[in-house]
Amino acid sequence: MRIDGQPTRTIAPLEDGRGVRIIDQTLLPHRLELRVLRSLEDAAEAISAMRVRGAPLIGATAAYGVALAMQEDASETHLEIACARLLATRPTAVNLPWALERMQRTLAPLAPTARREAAWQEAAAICEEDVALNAAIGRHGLTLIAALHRKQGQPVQVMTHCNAGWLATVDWGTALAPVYMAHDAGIPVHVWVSETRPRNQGAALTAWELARHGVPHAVIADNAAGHLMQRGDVDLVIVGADRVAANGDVANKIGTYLKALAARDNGVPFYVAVPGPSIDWRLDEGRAIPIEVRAPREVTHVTGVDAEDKLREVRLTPASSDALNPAFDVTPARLVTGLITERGVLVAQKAALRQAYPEAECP
Ligand SMILES: CSC[C@@H](O)[C@@H](O)C(=O)COP(=O)(O)O
Repeated sequence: MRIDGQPTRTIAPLEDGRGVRIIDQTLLPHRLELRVLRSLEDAAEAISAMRVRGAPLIGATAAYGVALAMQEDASETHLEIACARLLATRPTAVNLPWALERMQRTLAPLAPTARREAAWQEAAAICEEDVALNAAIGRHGLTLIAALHRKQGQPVQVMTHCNAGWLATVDWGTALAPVYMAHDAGIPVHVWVSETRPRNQGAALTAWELARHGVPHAVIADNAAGHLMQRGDVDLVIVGADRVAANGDVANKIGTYLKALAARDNGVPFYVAVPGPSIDWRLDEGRAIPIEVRAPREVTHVTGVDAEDKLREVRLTPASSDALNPAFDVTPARLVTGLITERGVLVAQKAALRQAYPEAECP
């Protein structure tokens, strides 16, 4: 995507070959600041603190984290330490173990002297592939949006949740790739952006990137989603996924399940945009997916800018109240109209997934 006319990716190696540049997403939409990662620890911290987030970008950052680690020490022991450190950052997105296993498979058989260069190359390959997968998802999703537009002759009203856009991937996004392609093709689209409490990735990140690209949108409180669907104001829902089980159950940002329930009750199609690396072939069902529980402070406090444009954190709840903060939920496959993958729009069922990915190794 472009920032001020410049094609920009969310993560990129530095020209000096000794670091990686990211966008610090904890500061958006108020500040656009780039940050340089120079060590394994920098990469692990960036994932844990959610400076980078979104399943595909977590995987890409972890891959570069391994490359940074190999720069420090390319021994077999350090490779194992690096993968274990990065794996411990966030539990739900399967792209993290997927990327780490791929890096380990590539690097472990090599002599330590060859690992450094190979690690940078493999991390770059993971990023290139992510861009291609998301572009393919965009093309398949575009056909759904174009068909709706042909049928109704009105702007297509898309609802999304959290941020599964450009910022959540290396480029394009998953759920938003079809939206960008439709917009660029001149098909009128309007996006309902649910704010996504408690961290507000919808209000802060999705709204920011849609605005930068000039896509018409409006932010809604999470609780308004069912009401809009009931009124006929939503043509389709498209969300992303952190992990899809082999039977098509989908783990995504907390609140996704409630949107799927409301969509089913109102006959609104509910699609999940998902690249192959987000499918966990080892898990039969969604209830086995590990769900991250984050700090209560993300629920009890909120951050924004004041009238002087100063970043401020304020407390919302009584000081004595405890809070629980599960970061993801699982939407059963039966509520999913289709999985928009790079290989086409698939029925969320084991047989359809296996047919589309015959090479997948299932236990
Ligand atoms: C293409 S990103 C898909 C998901 O990772 C996204 O919808 C999501 O839930 C992100 O959660 P986050 O906690 O912000 O990393």
